[in-house]
Amino acid sequence: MTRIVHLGLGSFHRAHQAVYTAAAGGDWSITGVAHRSRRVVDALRAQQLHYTVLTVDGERVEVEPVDVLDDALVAADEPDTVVARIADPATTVVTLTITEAGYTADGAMLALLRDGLARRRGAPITVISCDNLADNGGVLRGLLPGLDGVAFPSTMVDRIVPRTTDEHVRLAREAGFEDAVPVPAEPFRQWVLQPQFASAHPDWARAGVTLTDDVAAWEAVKVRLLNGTHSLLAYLGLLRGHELIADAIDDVVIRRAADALGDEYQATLRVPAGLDVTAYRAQLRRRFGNRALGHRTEQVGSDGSLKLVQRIPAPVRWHLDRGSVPPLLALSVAAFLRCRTPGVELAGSPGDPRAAEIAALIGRAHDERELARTAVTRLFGELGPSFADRVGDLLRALRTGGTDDAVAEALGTVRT
Ligand SMILES: NC(=O)c1ccc[n+]([C@@H]2O[C@H](COP(=O)([O-])OP(=O)(O)OC[C@H]3O[C@@H](n4cnc5c(N)ncnc54)[C@H](O)[C@@H]3O)[C@@H](O)[C@H]2O)c1
Ligand SMILES: O=P(O)(O)OC[C@@H](O)[C@@H](O)[C@H](O)[C@H](O)CO
Repeated sequence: MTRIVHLGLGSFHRAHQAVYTAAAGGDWSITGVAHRSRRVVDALRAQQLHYTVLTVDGERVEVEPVDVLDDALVAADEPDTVVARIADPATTVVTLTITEAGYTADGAMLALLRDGLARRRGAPITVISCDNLADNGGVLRGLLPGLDGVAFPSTMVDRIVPRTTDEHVRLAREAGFEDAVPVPAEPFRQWVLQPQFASAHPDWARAGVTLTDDVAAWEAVKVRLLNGTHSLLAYLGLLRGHELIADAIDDVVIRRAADALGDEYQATLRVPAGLDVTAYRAQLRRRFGNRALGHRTEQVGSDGSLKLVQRIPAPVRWHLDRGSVPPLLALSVAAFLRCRTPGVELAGSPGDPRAAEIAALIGRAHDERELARTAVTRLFGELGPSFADRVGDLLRALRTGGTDDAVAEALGTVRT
């Protein structure tokens, strides 16, 4: 048996890397490790580690069992077992989906990973970040310096996987599966992986994974056009009373803004060989519109201070370097700040680790331009006054005229 240890046993891993690994064949199994919560781990143990993936395509739902886990652990409760499992010579791959919040030098999961890797004493292993971070392999390598025998390939991962609801449990039961933790997912899935392996790994190419050294181009396309647009849909959606991403993309005001934001992002991209970006964007609109999937604006809009830093500053700098201030990128930031403003009515309650700090900035500022200059620098580093002032002006429009006015103002300034 050859083993993968996966850190971050949430929904996404179970509908993405686990599905690809099962499809790759061979003698591979996965030990899944959750951070603190016992909920998924206890449920999986109670059902012998089997679970189902519900592929939701409009009104069609396909239920498939997945049987690839060999154990499920909670890092906070069983840290020594996690370290031993990473150190075990039978483990040759570690994958991670620990959310943007997990990538700090003092992060608990990374500390266990560091200990486990150190105990291998140079025995080769491949460690693969599958989080939505630019240059995720490079970021992880930077946080785990000085280790011998470890490869950190970069990846682009894609499949829209919302939170599980009681309705998904019911649908699994209807199909004959008693599963307390089924995972809903869209039909689309993609994994682009840099073929830098130090060790044995599943034949993922056989399962449809694209192996290429040009992950950076794919990753920028996905993080900007999909995740960046998702953020705007979430914040404008929350402000306009939409609980679902599908309702947000169906709202003509938001859709116009999302399309124009797509143009701003597209201009910044180096399109990878083989990608038709027009078709990709059309497909994205359909994916966002998958209403039965039930993807919530609240989920996509949570942790914005951690997510937007992956989606905003690099493309903003691209535009500023060419002499233009991108209004829809500015609107994305303004809508985020408006959602964090105490007292503003929203169609959900997206959390954020910096909520208190941002609310304090909002409370102290005399006007929107002052707020935007401070907030933009705190969130993204120095981007210069022209972008921050555009954010401030759109934030004022959001307060005085609402989302209709703010979108009109941003669209009115789009360069054609
Ligand atoms: N859900 C999607 O559609 C999707 C798609 C592509 C990529 N991803 C990536 O996967 C990540 C997880 O998504 P999910 O849907 O599985 O979420 P989830 O909430 O179901 O699971 C999150 C997992 O991360 C762990 N975690 C949370 N905070 C952590 C921290 N500070 N340190 C270490 N571990 C922590 C949790 O224990 C849990 O196992 C996303 O943040 C994103 O980077 C998700
Ligand atoms: O996963 P996050 O929290 O980084 O971002 C929220 C969504 O944009 C994201 O989960 C997408 O659904 C996903 O990246 C699609 O592959």
